[in-house]
Amino acid sequence: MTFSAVQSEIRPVQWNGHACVLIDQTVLPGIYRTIEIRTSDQMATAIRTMIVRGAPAIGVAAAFGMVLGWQEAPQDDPITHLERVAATLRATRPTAVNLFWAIDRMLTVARREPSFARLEREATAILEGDIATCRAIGEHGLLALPAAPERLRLLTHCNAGALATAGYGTALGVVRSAHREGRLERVYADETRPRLQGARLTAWELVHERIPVTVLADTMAAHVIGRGLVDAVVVGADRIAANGDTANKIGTCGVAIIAKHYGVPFFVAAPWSTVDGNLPSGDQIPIEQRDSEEMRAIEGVALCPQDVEFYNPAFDVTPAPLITGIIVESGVYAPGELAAAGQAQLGR
Ligand SMILES: CSC[C@H]1O[C@H](OP(=O)(O)O)[C@H](O)[C@@H]1O
Repeated sequence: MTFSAVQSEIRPVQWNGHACVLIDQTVLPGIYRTIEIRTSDQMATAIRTMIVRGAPAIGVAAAFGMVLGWQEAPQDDPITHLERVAATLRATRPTAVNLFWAIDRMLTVARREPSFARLEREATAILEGDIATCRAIGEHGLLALPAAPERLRLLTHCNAGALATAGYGTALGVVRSAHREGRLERVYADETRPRLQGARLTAWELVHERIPVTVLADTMAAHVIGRGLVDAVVVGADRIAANGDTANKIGTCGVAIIAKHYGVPFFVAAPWSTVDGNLPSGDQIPIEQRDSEEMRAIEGVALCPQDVEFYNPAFDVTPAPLITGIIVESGVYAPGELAAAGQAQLGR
């Protein structure tokens, strides 16, 4: 099955009334396939193994994981079962705060209005709300980009695109909005080892929409930015602390340091649901440690000797002073303005 024959817009998570249909992101770009998720345990596995990945997409998937949990629950005590499902989903991946935000929101609704239809409506609202949020992020981000040159060269890291959200994307939402307005020359996409979300997923999205994209090895950012080939950097986020410190895919902090050194603006694009107002700074953000096998081989081809040790943190934290602006659905804020804006926006 080829993507172009399947759907015009990328929707990594869809609900068909009794199951969740996920784009399998572990086999892109070579294979486009979808997987039907019928149980909450299958959804937990899909999140843990990164069939579905990306902070907002993980939140949307977990929300439907809770709907599946209600569907499979014993009728005499569905809430107790749902709390167990919530615990299983929470244990899948620790960094993306959207996961916990979505689960908490679904549990609150279940306790207040316990019905399948109500939970299905809430998960659907989270999905549709995320698409609208990404479009708003795209528009605010477009206005925040440098006024010159007319056609911008943007660098991004990992995949913060439609595949990482319910659709349209956060960092790639800014890219799509800039492209639509004729303000985009090219995107430089870091391949982003070890899972290669940039080379496999960001490039796949942009090629399909005929947006010019150049894939870079992760070692190239300093050379490319240093030679003046990049006008701005736009990345996604998995958790943003109250002071603006931002957890994102491993390697993001290095790109931010390089951008700061060369005076290139560095933007983080994310929904408010990625902001964790309970964390005063990024020091407390849990960083997921993933299996060494992700680094040891690609497609079964060993990249180094068998008995070597690996260190495989999935994320790093970019300190707020390295960030020019944080683009959310209500506007663009300097890191130091985020907490106050969050109070106003979210009534915290
Ligand atoms: C739109 S946020 C996407 C964010 O999530 C990715 O992590 P992963 O692929 O491990 O789920 C990466 O940090 C992206 O920036």
